[in-house]
Amino acid sequence: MSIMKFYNIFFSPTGGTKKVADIIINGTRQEAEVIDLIKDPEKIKKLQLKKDDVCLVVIPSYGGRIPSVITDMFRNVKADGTKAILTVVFGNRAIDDTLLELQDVLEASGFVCIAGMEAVAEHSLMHQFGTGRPDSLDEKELMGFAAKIMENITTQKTPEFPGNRPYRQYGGVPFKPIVNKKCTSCGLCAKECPTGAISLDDPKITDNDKCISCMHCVAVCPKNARNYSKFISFIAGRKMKKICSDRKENKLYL
Ligand SMILES: Cc1cc2nc3c(=O)[nH]c(=O)nc-3n(C[C@H](O)[C@H](O)[C@H](O)COP(=O)(O)O)c2cc1C
Repeated sequence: MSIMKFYNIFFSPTGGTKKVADIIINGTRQEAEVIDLIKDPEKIKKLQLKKDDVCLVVIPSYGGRIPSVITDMFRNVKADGTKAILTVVFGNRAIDDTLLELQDVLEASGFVCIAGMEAVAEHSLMHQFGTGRPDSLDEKELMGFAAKIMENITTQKTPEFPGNRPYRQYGGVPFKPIVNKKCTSCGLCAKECPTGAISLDDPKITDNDKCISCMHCVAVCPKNARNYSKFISFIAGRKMKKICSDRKENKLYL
């Protein structure tokens, strides 16, 4: 079977997910069209997919679930049997039901999910977990996973992904960005916020109900004017230490 087109579709608020996506694409040895769901949210809406296209879809796990915006982003995508390679990136705790939920979202749009991966990246809220990952060991392993998937690319079968339905309950985390005096109201954070939680008129105002704590605003701010409470991070980190400190594995589902 010939592959018409390969797509690298990722949602990466603070860059860890993108690192994993780039390593996997490298491992496939394919030229891929990039769809950055945050920088260019319009692109996915205009996507015309064919049956012999392949989409690598890479997203982070939030509370063992897919980030809530992902469902909406894929709602109007029409995939016509297009193959999807699912990858969930996590901060060295666990992915729980994330892969299964991503499978359900993609199948509802007409994708056939032919492979899946779990990959560790540095935790974007508690950087003491998964620090420096993906590292060179991860890179080697993920490249190997990608090569194995390519050997099997003609398959139409969906492997069994881990997780349960109904999915784990997730009500968000108490990490919300705080604005400091360095903010010049340039509006970059508001423009790029994936949930539109930051006011375009006054970027100092964030709607905490809309905010999914992805920390993209913190990552893109050119003035370092946004962050979250280090105190909350310290308390949460202490609670999570036991389950997040040992080195977690990357996994392949084929
Ligand atoms: C709101 C939120 C919830 C998270 N929940 C989990 C989790 O349940 N398990 C886990 O291992 N990592 C969790 N993480 C860590 C991210 O999955 C991980 O750091 C990922 O690399 C973030 O992607 P990014 O670097 O592209 O922003 C969470 C991060 C955030 C921001």
